[in-house]
Amino acid sequence: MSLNAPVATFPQDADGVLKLAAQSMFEVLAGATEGMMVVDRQHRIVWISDGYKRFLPALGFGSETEFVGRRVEEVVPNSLMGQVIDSGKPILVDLISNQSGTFLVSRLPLRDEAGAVIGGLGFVLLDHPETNMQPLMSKFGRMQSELEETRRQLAAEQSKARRPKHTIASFIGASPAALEVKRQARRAAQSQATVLLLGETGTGKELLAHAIHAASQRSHKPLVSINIAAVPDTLLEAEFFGVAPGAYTGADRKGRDGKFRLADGGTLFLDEIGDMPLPLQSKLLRVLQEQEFEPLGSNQVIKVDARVIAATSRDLQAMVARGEFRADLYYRLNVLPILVPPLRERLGDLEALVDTLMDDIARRSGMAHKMLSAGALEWLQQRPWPGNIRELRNVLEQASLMSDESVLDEASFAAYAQPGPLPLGGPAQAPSAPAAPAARTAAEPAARAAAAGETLRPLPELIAQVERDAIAQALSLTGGNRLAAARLLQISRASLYERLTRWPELGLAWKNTAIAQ
Ligand SMILES: Nc1ncnc2c1ncn2[C@@H]1O[C@H](COP(=O)(O)OP(=O)(O)OP(=O)(O)O)[C@@H](O)[C@H]1O
Repeated sequence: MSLNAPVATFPQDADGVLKLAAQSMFEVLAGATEGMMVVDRQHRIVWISDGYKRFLPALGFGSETEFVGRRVEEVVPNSLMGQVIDSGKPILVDLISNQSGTFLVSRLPLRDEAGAVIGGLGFVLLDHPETNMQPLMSKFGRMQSELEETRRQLAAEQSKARRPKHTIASFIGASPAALEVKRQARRAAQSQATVLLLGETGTGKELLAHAIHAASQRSHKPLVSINIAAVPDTLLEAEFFGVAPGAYTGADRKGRDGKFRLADGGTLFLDEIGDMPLPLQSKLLRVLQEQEFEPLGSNQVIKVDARVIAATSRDLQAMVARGEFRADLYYRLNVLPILVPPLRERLGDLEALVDTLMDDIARRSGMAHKMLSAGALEWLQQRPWPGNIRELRNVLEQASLMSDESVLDEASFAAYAQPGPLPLGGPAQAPSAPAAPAARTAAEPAARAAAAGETLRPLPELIAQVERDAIAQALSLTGGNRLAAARLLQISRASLYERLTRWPELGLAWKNTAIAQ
């Protein structure tokens, strides 16, 4: 353009310039873009450009008249036009995907002279950006499929989390003793009363606690567990009742909810209740009676509605008699007692248990499901099982891992059958009965002493050997579960830990073992 060219048609005032710009832009965009639409304040489409009309069949419309007048969100899936109108904020560049394809779009609010939003303007800047903007589109495609996959996984996780960990049917067994346990568990699930699960280690008390909760009216609320033996005495009170903000410095400065509060509306599972220190027993009794408590460092009374299920492998009655457990708390807990039988009293269930456990072992390890020969089953039937189902599971797991065969026979359990110290806490029928003592001879006392001197070792050394063997065996029976091992040995957990510092190799052997429980 020459400097002398006429400019008479160009507006001289700012308003005129803006109007001209807006008008030209509208015309250019309507012609140059792939399509355009105008929407009113109520999100209703009032106009579409000629270019836009070719998208109508893919959107499911035969004519412009069917499309215009409808709310944009009803006819253009995934449109954000309504959001632009409601917020007054433009979306300058965006990708939209629906059944008519993927498009690069731009959306602007339309304002009246006073600045109020009266509608919106949408352009399709690029149709099929997948060919025009290949790299960007493939990234977008990848992100979309990742998002879909994440959504799918999240939905699967959520439904898995909602599914109960154990139901009453997960308690395997059809023997009269097992059926009686299940009958009592079902009855307990229908009531709100406190349940006391009594039985040896590894008999399924924790499984039953989960199952009773899952079958109860409280199943939509949480089951909160606390293993009393695993928490140091000094921390138990805070663990139960929580800590008020500011009560302590450090980690608890902000305060923390206790298990009672977390279980409100649901179930509180008090595992190893026999290990509850006496001073805390009276506080627990008060909460059970009054359904209220005060967090540590606070005098605010908190009401709770938590159904209690307690469990122990200790003889609570004997503890009451010895003054180690409060009689009033015992009676308060013992409302619905369920005696969970040891495996040796329901050996008829062993085959079904083996089947289920082998299935689970195969699923978790990714190995093929292995079978057991009749001889192997018979051999298992003759074991004393002091560690009960947990021990059975560990034995099966070890044998499966050690053997390449698809059928496990007696030889597959050879490592477990090695003669060693007698099983702990088990019944009298130990696997390898000690040999009968040799008949006394009339040998000279001096000669006997000399002979013994060759084999006799110092007493402290012998005692240490017995201790070491017993700990090794208890860890083996419980699959490395130190708490259960301490229980079998009838020593405290601290005392087991102390001994393990003397023989660290025993602890290390189980350090990385996944304990299935
Ligand atoms: N009847 C059963 N059917 C199937 N699995 C069982 C059964 N009983 C126990 N188990 C399994 O044996 C293992 C030990 O069970 P659980 O932890 O419930 O025993 P527990 O009595 O609570 O032991 P502890 O007193 O040592 O805490 C778990 O893996 C559990 O799933």
